[in-house]
Amino acid sequence: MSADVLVWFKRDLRVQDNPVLAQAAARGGRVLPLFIVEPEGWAQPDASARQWRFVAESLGALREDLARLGAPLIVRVGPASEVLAGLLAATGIREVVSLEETGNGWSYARDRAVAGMLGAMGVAWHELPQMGVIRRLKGRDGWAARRDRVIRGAQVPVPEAIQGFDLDPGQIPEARDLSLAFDPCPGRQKGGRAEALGLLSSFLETRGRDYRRAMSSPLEGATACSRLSPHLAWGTISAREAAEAAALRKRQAKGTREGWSGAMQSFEARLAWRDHFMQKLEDEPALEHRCLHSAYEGLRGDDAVRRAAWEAGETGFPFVDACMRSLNATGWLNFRMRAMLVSFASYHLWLDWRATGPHLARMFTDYEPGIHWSQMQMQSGTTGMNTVRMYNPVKQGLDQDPTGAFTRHWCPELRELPDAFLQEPWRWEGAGRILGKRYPVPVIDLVQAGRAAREKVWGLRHGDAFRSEAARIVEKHASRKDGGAGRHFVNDRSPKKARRGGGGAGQLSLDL
Ligand SMILES: Cc1cc2nc3c(=O)[nH]c(=O)nc-3n(C[C@H](O)[C@H](O)[C@H](O)COP(=O)(O)OP(=O)(O)OC[C@H]3O[C@@H](n4cnc5c(N)ncnc54)[C@H](O)[C@@H]3O)c2cc1C
Repeated sequence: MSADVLVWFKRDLRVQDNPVLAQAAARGGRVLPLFIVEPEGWAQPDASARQWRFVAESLGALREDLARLGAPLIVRVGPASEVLAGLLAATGIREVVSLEETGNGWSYARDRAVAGMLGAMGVAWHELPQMGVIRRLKGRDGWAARRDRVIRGAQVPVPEAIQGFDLDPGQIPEARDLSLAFDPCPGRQKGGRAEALGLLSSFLETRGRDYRRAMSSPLEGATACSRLSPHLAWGTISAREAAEAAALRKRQAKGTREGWSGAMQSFEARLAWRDHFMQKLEDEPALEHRCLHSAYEGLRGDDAVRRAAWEAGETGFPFVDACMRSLNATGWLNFRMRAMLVSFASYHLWLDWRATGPHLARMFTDYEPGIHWSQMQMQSGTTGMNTVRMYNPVKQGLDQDPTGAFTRHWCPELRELPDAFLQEPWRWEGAGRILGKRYPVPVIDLVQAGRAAREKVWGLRHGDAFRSEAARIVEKHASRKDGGAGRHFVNDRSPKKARRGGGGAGQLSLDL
C-alpha cells in the first residue's frame, strides 16, 4: 500500500546515494522533502555564520535537484517539533524518515523530544543508519568489517521522480536572520553538490597525487588534501561515493609508479577514521562534555587572557598564530596544524579543551561533532588511551614551514625577520623593534610551560585505578585488528600498554 512520507533532511543534503529519499520514494505516495532551520541549534556555542552560509548554499543546490525530480525542498524555520507537528497535521502524513544523526548534545536532546512528540501523534519515524556509524553498537569487535561492508556496498539509486505537495517552499534564511555573530571568512569553501563533485574530481585527477607527502604542510596541504570535509559533514556527497571513486582511482593506478595507489590508500584510511571517531560520540555522547578518562577532570581551567590571545592568533608564537589566523580567515586547516593548535592550548597554555573547543568548532566550516570532540580530547591527552603528544610550535614551524612563507603570509608583522629567527623572534637582536609593538611578546615561557605540563600529566598516568579505567575505555572505543588489513586501521591508543590490556598509561611523546 502506498503512503505519503515526510523526508527530514539533516546532514544528508543530496539526492544521490541517499537511502532516506529512496525509501520515501519507494513507498509510492507523495513525498514532502523538508529541511528545518532551528534557530536554537544555530545559537549553540559550536555554531557559526560560516557554517550556516555553507549549509544555505547547499540547500539552494538541493532544492534545485529535488525540483528536477518533481518536489522542491521545503524550508521552514522554527523548533523541529513544532515545524513537524504543523506540517504533519496540515498534510495528514503519518510517516517520517531521516538519517540517524550523530550530532552534538543539543541535537541529541532535540531528537529525543521529536521522538516523543511523533510517538504521541502516532506517527512512525524511521531513522536509517548513516553509512559507517552503527547505532546501539554492542562492542567494537567486528566494527571495522561491518563499516567496510556498508562503505563498499552499492550506492542507492536516485529515484526517477517524486510527487510532492503543493506547499510554499519557504525562504532559505540569511545568517543575519538567525542572529549569527559577525563572522568574516573570505576564504570559506562554498557549499553545494557541484562544489563537492568538483573537489572530488580535481583531487582524483591531479591534486591528490602528492597527498601523502604534502598533507601536513600548511602551504601544500590546502591543495593536496581533498578538502571534502565540509561536504562530508553536511552530506552534499556521501562517504561511500568518495570511497568508491578512490577505490576506482586505485585500480586505475595499479602497476603505474605515479604514487596514486598509496595516496588513495591513505585517503581511504582517513574516510574510515571519520566513521571511527564519529562512532565514539555515537557510543558515548557525554564525551562532548566530560573527559573520557575521569582522572583528567578538573586538571585544567580557563584563562580568558590566554584564550583570547590564542583565538585571535596573538600568542607571540609565530607558527601558532599563523595557523590560527589562517583558520579564522579560511575555515580550514590540515590535521597536523589543528592538532598543534589544540596541543599548544591544552599543554602550554594549560586551557581546558571545553574552553577552547567551541572556538575551533565555530571556525571549522567542516565542524563534525563526532570527529571534533573526539579529537579535542585526543590532542589534549584526556582519553586515557592515546599516546600523549605535545607539539613544540617552534619545531613544527621549522619542520612544516621551512621557507617561512606560510608564517610570513599570515603574520606580515614578522616579514623582515631572518629565517633563523622567524619562529623564535624573541631570540633576534632586533626583537625590541617588533615585540610588544607590532607583534606580541610570547604569552608563556615555552620551556617552562612544557615542563610543568609534562609533570602534571605524568603525575596522573600511574596507578591501578588509572589503568583499570583506561582499560575500560580501550575496550569500548579503541580500534581492533579486524578491518581486513590485519592491523589497527587507526592508531588510537598507546601501543605497548594497550596491547597488554593496561590501557596505555605509559607513553608521553614529546616533540621538543
Ligand atoms: C582538534 C581537531 C578537530 C578536528 N575537527 C574536525 C571536524 O570538526 N570535522 C572534520 O571533518 N574533521 C575534523 N578534524 C580532522 C581533520 O583535521 C579534517 O578532517 C581534515 O583536515 C579535513 O580536510 P580534508 O577534507 O582535506 O581531509 P582529507 O585528508 O582529504 O581526508 C578526507 C576525509 O577524511 C576524514 N578525515 C581526515 N582526517 C581525519 C581524522 N584525523 N579524523 C577523522 N576523520 C578524518 C574527513 O572527513 C576528511 O574530509 C579535526 C582534527 C583535529 C586534530
